[in-house]
Amino acid sequence: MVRGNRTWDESDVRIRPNKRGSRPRTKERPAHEDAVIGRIITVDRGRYTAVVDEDTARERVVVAARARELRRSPVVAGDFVALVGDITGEPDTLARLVRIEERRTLLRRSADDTDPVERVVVANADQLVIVVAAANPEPRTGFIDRALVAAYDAGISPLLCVTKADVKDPEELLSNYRHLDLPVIVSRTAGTEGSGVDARSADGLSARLDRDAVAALRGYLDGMVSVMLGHSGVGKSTMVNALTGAERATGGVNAVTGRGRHTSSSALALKLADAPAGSWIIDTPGIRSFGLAHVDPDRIISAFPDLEPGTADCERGCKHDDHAVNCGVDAWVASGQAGESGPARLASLRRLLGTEERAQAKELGFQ
Ligand SMILES: Nc1nc2c(ncn2[C@@H]2O[C@H](COP(=O)(O)OP(=O)(O)OP(=O)(O)O)[C@@H](O)[C@H]2O)c(=O)[nH]1
Ligand SMILES: [Zn+2]
Repeated sequence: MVRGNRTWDESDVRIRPNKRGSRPRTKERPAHEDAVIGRIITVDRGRYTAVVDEDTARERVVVAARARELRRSPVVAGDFVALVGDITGEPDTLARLVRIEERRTLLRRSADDTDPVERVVVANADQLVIVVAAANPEPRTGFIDRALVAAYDAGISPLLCVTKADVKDPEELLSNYRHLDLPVIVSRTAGTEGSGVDARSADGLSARLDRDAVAALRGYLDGMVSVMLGHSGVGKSTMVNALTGAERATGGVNAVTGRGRHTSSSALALKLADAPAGSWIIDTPGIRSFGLAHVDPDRIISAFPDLEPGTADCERGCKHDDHAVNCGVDAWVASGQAGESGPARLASLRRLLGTEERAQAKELGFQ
């Protein structure tokens, strides 16, 4: 095997990897032309686990450390990276991660709305599955709305998955989203033994999820990279296990990474069971807050397509926030065109739009 000893170079051409993550072909050879491209499945204490030669007989998992030049660049689950050095994937070997390939999408958040530090959640996701429980923990529309803003901003399609419908009827929660073009999946534990899929969660407890509910979410995932996002305890891992059949996987990535060893403290990408190549689901650790400091306030309104038509009647430069005078959105909601949930949705929009104000106040030392 040829070893890459050339250093990484800023002028490296960035090539969009193809779905299978195979080596890019181009006339302008980047540095490290012997590199292989891998898909990052998890990151843990400076160790980057990638799958290479995906969906071929040589598919394997390679653990790598970041080259010094990349020390400041975040590398996250879903990233495609160039790997050199020992890429055999044998036990106790360590490859070198020398380049991050161009990202199709990037899901970001900040700790809160005033925190300028951007945290990269996952790369190259096609879909964001926003997971909330009907109860225990209580669902928060604010979280859903924030996740929707982040998804639209990143160019990722959102889906809403409500778990634990066996505990509480989610109807009231869902009424807020009926006017959106947002796919909704309602999940619950199985009523009878035969109608369930056994799914263990990270806490070791087992839930039997309703087979139809799992199938309903499964129906959206073919050929896509989907990321599960939600507060701790809503049932993300349970659903992911039901979808990936962690126990059933043989030889592939799931068996190698060993779902059981994975702590829920970092994101983990898993191949979907019985699915076309390129179908992945990324489980993320439960998050407490989803700050939107990185999103331009002017773009927040586009995450509210049920309210946005009202802006046609706004005065130029209207910010549609609490201070807006003659904001068209008020009239739109008052006329009932945003449906019964209009007032609640407008309140949610205004809470998000108020965050800029909060950021300024913080800067000025008022908070
Ligand atoms: N009643 C009921 N319990 C569920 C359902 N789905 C998951 N659970 C239970 O909820 C608890 C939390 O599930 P997890 O899958 O660990 O939640 P998580 O979202 O992955 O949590 P973090 O890893 O902390 O982010 C477990 O005890 C599950 O068995 C459901 O539909 N109904
Ligand atoms: Zn307005």
